[in-house]
Amino acid sequence: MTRDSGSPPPTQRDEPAAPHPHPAAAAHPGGAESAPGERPLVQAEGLSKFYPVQRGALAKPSFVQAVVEATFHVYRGETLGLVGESGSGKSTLGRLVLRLIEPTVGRVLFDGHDLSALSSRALRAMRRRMQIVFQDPYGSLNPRMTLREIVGEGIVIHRLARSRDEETAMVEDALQKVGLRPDMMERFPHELSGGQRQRVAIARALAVRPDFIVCDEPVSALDLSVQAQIVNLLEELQDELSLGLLFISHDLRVVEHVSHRVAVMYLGRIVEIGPTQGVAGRRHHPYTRALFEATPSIERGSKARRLLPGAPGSAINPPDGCVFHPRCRRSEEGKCDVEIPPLEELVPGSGHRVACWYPEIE
Ligand SMILES: Nc1ncnc2c1ncn2[C@@H]1O[C@H](COP(=O)(O)OP(=O)(O)OP(=O)(O)O)[C@@H](O)[C@H]1O
Repeated sequence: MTRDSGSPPPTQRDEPAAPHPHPAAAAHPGGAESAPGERPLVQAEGLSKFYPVQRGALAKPSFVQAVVEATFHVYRGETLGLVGESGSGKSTLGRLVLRLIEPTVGRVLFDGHDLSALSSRALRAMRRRMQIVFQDPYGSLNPRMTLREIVGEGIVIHRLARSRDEETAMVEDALQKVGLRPDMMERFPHELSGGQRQRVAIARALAVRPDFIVCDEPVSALDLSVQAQIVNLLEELQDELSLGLLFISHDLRVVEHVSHRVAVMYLGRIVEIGPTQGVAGRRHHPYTRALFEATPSIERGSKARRLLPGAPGSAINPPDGCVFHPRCRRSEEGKCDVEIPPLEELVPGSGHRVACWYPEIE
């Protein structure tokens, strides 16, 4: 089952200059701030990140092409799922969007503001509105801090409370929102279960009242039953607070369940993006198709049919042409190994874009 993606944006590109209908509006009827015509909360434009690598003193410097020309948007109240194999660039892209790392090329507009053009003071203020929840609730929480300190830290840094009492009330409120009792405030992370710890990580993000959260594999380290609880919690919070979410996961089933739209990454590039039902249902890109076919679906009751053939290429020396062509069953010599396919809509106005010379249609 997928979340309703509502009306797809009518424009060809994913980074509209003009406002267009909010794709999450239909999924959140009556949801706060989901007015049609609203501009995207987050717009990533041509983001690339190349890391220099030196393989020997005399060798020419080369680059890991972690993310290449990623363009997408996220609305308030909307979840964009980001899937792909390990090393495809998902985490790097999540960090680029938050400007936790600097892009080599490209820019991010947050609520219309170019993050690279902000003063450090303005960027600090903007940072409150953009949070991240990491995969590992063990590693991401300071074991020497109590829940009050962990959840209250951002409130103090951003001076959101006028008194200690108000700070306490805000911590309590954040804990309650994630289903934890306020009387747990003086506990330490090691006294909690994995699921409770991840709730604390979410409470920490929520405490500063953000508009947008990057969830980087937020449930991958948790047991299946706890995964469902955390996913449901994120959905409830999103509905209540109209949060924009970038939900990064290698687990297609989770992404299919939580996302209004999905972006598929391969070797640093977005190769398919669109409403979840379109991407998961039609699977136009041969990589998307292979990825779904390699994933068992609980709802469809299927078993994994086959593994994705071949190994992912190197991000240091990616293949010419389409980066997926060496593994692709539809690859044509002289075309796919030479020319990079643009990310384009097959059906104009569908909001579903594919980077493939010979997309799967049936
Ligand atoms: N600081 C860095 N220096 C050099 N290369 C890096 C750095 N960070 C990431 N990379 C490389 O960039 C590519 C993308 O990595 P990234 O962690 O973004 O992928 P991912 O899809 O999130 O993978 P995973 O699911 O395993 O976390 C990989 O080839 C990785 O080795």
